[in-house]
Amino acid sequence: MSDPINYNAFTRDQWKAFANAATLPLTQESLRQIKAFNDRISLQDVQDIYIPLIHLLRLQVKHYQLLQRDKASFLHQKPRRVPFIIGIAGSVAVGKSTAARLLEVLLNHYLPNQRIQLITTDGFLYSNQELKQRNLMARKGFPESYDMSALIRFLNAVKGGEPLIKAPVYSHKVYDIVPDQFDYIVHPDILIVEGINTLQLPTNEQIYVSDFTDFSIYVDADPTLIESWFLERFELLLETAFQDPVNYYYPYAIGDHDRAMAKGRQVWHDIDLKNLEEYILPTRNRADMIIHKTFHHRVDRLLLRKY
Ligand SMILES: Nc1ncnc2c1ncn2[C@@H]1O[C@H](COP(=O)(O)OP(=O)(O)O)[C@@H](O)[C@H]1O
Ligand SMILES: CC(C)(COP(=O)(O)O)[C@@H](O)C(=O)NCCC(=O)O
Repeated sequence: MSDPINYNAFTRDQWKAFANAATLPLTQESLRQIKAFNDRISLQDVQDIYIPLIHLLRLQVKHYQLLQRDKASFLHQKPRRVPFIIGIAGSVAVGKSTAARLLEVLLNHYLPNQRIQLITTDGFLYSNQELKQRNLMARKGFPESYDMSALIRFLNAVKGGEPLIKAPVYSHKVYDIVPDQFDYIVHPDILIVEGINTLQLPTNEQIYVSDFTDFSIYVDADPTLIESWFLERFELLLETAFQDPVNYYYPYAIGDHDRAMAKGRQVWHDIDLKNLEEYILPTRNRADMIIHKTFHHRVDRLLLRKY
C-alpha cells in the first residue's frame, strides 16, 4: 500500500538524524528503569527512534502550553495548566503498553519539570460479569465492550483540571477489572493514554477520545508478526499470570500445553485479529504519527502527519 499523501515517511536512518546532537545521555537510573519493565527493549531503538520522538513531543508540548496561556488571556480567563494528552493506539500485542511506558520514562528524564502520568483504556472495559450479562465475553476489546462515555467523562475531567480523578484498573493477571482499585490522576502536565480504541470513532457518543488527544501515535506491524508476539506473550502468561486459579485462562495453564496454545491461536484469530481488521486498522490514518515495527520489534519506518 502506498503512503497516504498527508504524511512524510522516514526510514530509520533518516529519522535518527533528527536527534539533537546536544542530547543528554540517559542516566544509569533511567536505563535501569527501562530494563526493569522490559529487558528486551533495544537501547539502539531508544537512541535512534525514541529520543528524536521525545524532542518532537517536547516542541509539541511547549507550543501547546503557550497556546493555552494565550487563549486564556484572550478569553480574560485565569491561565491554568491544561494537560497535554498523548494517545497510543494499535493492535492487541503490538507493543503499545511497552512503548507507552518507555515514553513515560524518557519524558520524565528529558522533561524533568513536567509531571507525567500514564493510563490505559483497558480500565474502561466492562467487567467480565457485565460482559457476560451483555453476551460480550467473546467481544472483549471491540468497541461495544468499553464504557466509552465513562472514558470520555474521564478525559474531560483531566482536561478540565479536576484536582483528583479516579480511573478504574484492568488486570491482565486476572483478566478482569479489579474491583475497588483505581489509578489516581493528579494534575499531570502530560498524560499518556494507551489503548486499542484511542483513535476509534464512538458508536453512541458525540465526542471521540481523539477530541482530547493532542498527539496520537499508532504502533503498526504486519499482523503475522503481531500474532507471533501475541502467542509469545500468551505462552509466557501460561507459565505466570494464568497460573492464578482466578484467571480466565487457568484451566489452560494447568492443562495440556498444545491445547493451550491452540486456544491462544483461536483467540488471536477469532477475537484480536478480527478486531484489528475491523476496528483498529481503519483508524491508523487518523494518527499524527505511525511507528512501523518489523522482526524483533525493530522500528524500520516512521510516518509523520504533514499538517
Ligand atoms: N520494543 C519491544 N522490544 C521487545 N519486546 C517488546 C517490545 N514491545 C513489546 N514487546 C513484547 O511484545 C509483547 C506485546 O507487548 P505489549 O506492550 O504487552 O503489547 P500491547 O500493550 O500492545 O498489548 C510483550 O510480550 C512485550 O514484552
Ligand atoms: C484487554 C485487551 C482487549 C486489551 O489488550 P492490550 O492491548 O492491553 O493487550 C486484550 O488483551 C484482550 O483481552 N482481548 C480479548 C481476547 C484475548 O486476547 O484474550
